[in-house]
Amino acid sequence: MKLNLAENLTELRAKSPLVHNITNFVVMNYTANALLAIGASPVMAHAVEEVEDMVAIAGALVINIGTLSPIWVEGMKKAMLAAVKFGKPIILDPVGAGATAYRNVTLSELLNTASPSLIRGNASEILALAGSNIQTKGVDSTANSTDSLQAAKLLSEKYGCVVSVSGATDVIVSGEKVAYVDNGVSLMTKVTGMGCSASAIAGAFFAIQEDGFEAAISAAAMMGVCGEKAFEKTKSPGSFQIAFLDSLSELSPEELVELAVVRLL
Ligand SMILES: Nc1ncnc2c1ncn2[C@@H]1O[C@H](COP(=O)(O)OP(=O)(O)OP(=O)(O)O)[C@@H](O)[C@H]1O
Ligand SMILES: Cc1ncsc1CCO
Ligand SMILES: [Mg+2]
Repeated sequence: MKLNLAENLTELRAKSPLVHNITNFVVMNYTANALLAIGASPVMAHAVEEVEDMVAIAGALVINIGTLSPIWVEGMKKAMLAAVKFGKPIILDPVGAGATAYRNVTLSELLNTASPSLIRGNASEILALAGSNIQTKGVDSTANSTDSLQAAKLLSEKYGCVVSVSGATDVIVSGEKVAYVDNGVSLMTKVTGMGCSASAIAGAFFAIQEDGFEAAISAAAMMGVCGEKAFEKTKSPGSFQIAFLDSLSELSPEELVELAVVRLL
């Protein structure tokens, strides 16, 4: 399989897709800035009254349950149904799956509403979604991404979607296909919203690349490489957060190809 990482990033910046996010209070601002920095166009909209209209004009819908409550869940379901109606890709970030019963129940309701194109979470979240009895530490993972390969395969099969598990190695599964992305730095776990940004950026790639496996790999590689570039500038979490945004905007398609470490199994 040939990966078109450079072409995908070039096309993303040329098309600047509108990415509709129903996301959490913690990361809303940072995620919008990450989407702008990479060259996409973000909008955050969760009101039941408008989600359908917003999905209609967006290139992708990103659902993130980070700070969920019943009225938001209603908006998420309505938006997901609209995405099916209009043929828009849905990205689901199951933030905190395995931490509380409410999150687990809500996720099963959302997954019964519509199948996403991509589920992107950390290892604990993916294991919990696949039914393993794991306790997620709030929103932080207590497991290794590579240990969740079977869980990712199970979810990919069950929902007919791509599954991307973040961690030291990002694991991307689409049916029988598996890719490992070895980029990134551990400082990324010390800044909130890096995973949420990974999901939002995946939304931007899904909006311009029909092949979901390739879109998910492109997003994971972009995140990891930009993390490494930011780490060259600073080793402290506060300034890293800013440096990461700068890297998203500065990284050239050629650098992405040169620095991405992708293993196709
Ligand atoms: N130990 C690590 N080494 C290198 N990169 C990492 C490591 N852990 C995570 N990453 C990278 O950090 C990004 C976020 O992944 P992470 O697993 O922390 O998401 P998350 O737990 O969903 O984050 P959050 O919920 O805070 O948004 C990904 O791009 C991932 O590749
Ligand atoms: C810290 C936190 N709590 C709920 S959502 C969120 C952002 C990272 O997932
Ligand atoms: Mg997360």
